[in-house]
Order: sequence, then structure tokens, then C-alpha cells
Amino acid sequence: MGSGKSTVGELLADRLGVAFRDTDADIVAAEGREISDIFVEEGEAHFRALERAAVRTAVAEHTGVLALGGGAILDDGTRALLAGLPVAYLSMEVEEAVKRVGLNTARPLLAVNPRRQWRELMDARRHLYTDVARVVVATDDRTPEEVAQAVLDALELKDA
Ligand SMILES: Nc1ncnc2c1ncn2[C@@H]1O[C@H](COP(=O)(O)OP(=O)(O)O)[C@@H](O)[C@H]1O
Ligand SMILES: O=C(O)C1=C[C@@H](OP(=O)(O)O)[C@@H](O)[C@H](O)C1
Ligand SMILES: [Mg+2]
Repeated sequence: MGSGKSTVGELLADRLGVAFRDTDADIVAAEGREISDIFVEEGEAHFRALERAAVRTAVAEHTGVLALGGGAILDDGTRALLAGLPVAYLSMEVEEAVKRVGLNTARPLLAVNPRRQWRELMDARRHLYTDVARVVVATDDRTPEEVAQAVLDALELKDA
């Protein structure tokens, strides 16, 4: 959360001259309510199922850059959908995460004690990110434009 998937994904799509999609935005549009409302009203398991369906649809019908939510990799089915695709893991340290999204209530999983919650989430998730990703790009001391360039370089992609 907050590593820049949505921001950098859009920049990357511009650089590549392809379309951009974001599964969180797809879910909000399809459900007609915010992510935080889905978590509160129906819980995380339900959100992960909606997310899996959104990833399945996007992978099937979209050509371009796709940003996922940070917890998408927790779901076995979602990880299976990503197998073999050029997935980039945008990493950062906890202090940078707190600066970027620390008290942002749009992210329900960080709503209370963001530093501790972010550490706990990362302890549970780090190995899944590195398993699924083809490349890892550190974002801490880079602007979004620099991150996009680093992803292009790491995946050996060329500008449009
Ligand atoms: N490389 C960066 N440096 C500084 N701030 C960033 C960077 N990437 C993203 N941000 C900011 O961090 C916040 C979260 O970015 P976002 O793209 O929504 O992350 P994600 O989709 O991974 O949760 C936004 O306010 C965004 O402007
Ligand atoms: O890490 C997570 O579990 C989540 C990350 C969010 O997306 P971003 O990673 O784009 O913030 C969003 O899908 C939801 O709040 C849950
Ligand atoms: Mg996002």
C-alpha cells in the first residue's frame, strides 16, 4: 500500500503508449461503493473474491499496464492468474509508507497504528511479492517518473 502502483502504473502506460487499468478502480466502479465500505460491510474475504474476479477479467480482456491492490497476492487464485506475466513488485521501507499513506482512511487495513500494521502486513506478504514478481524495484528515493523508468529498464521494455 502506497508504494505507487496506481501512480506509476499510469505513467508506465503513458510511456509505453498502452492502456492503464487498476483493479481497485474496477471494483469501485462495478460495486458502486468505496473499498473501505466493502471491507466494513462484507469483510476482507469477500473483497479478495471481488479482487480475484477483477484480476481475471482484466488479464483476459486488457492489453496494457494493470495496477493491483497491495493485498491481491494473498489469494491463491489471483497469484495463479499472474503466473508467467511480467509482474513488477514496487517495494519501499516502512517510514516511506507512513509518509505516503500513514493516516489515509481510504486504506482500511492501515486505519489504526499504520506503522505496526504495515510491518505486520509486509511480514506476511513479502515472500509472496518476491515469488510472483519478475522484477523488484525499490521506490523509496525515487520520484514516480524515476520508478516508471526503473520498471521499464528492469523489464527491458522500450518507450512507445
Ligand atoms: N515514488 C513516489 N514518491 C513519493 N510519493 C509517491 C511515490 N509514488 C507514489 N507516491 C504517492 O504515494 C501515495 C500512494 O500512491 P499510490 O499510487 O496510490 O500507491 P498504491 O497504488 O501502491 O497504493 C500517493 O499520494 C502518491 O502520490
Ligand atoms: O494491501 C491491501 O490489502 C489493500 C491495498 C489497497 O490498494 P493499494 O495497494 O493500491 O493501496 C486496496 O486494494 C485495499 O485497501 C487493500
Ligand atoms: Mg493503488
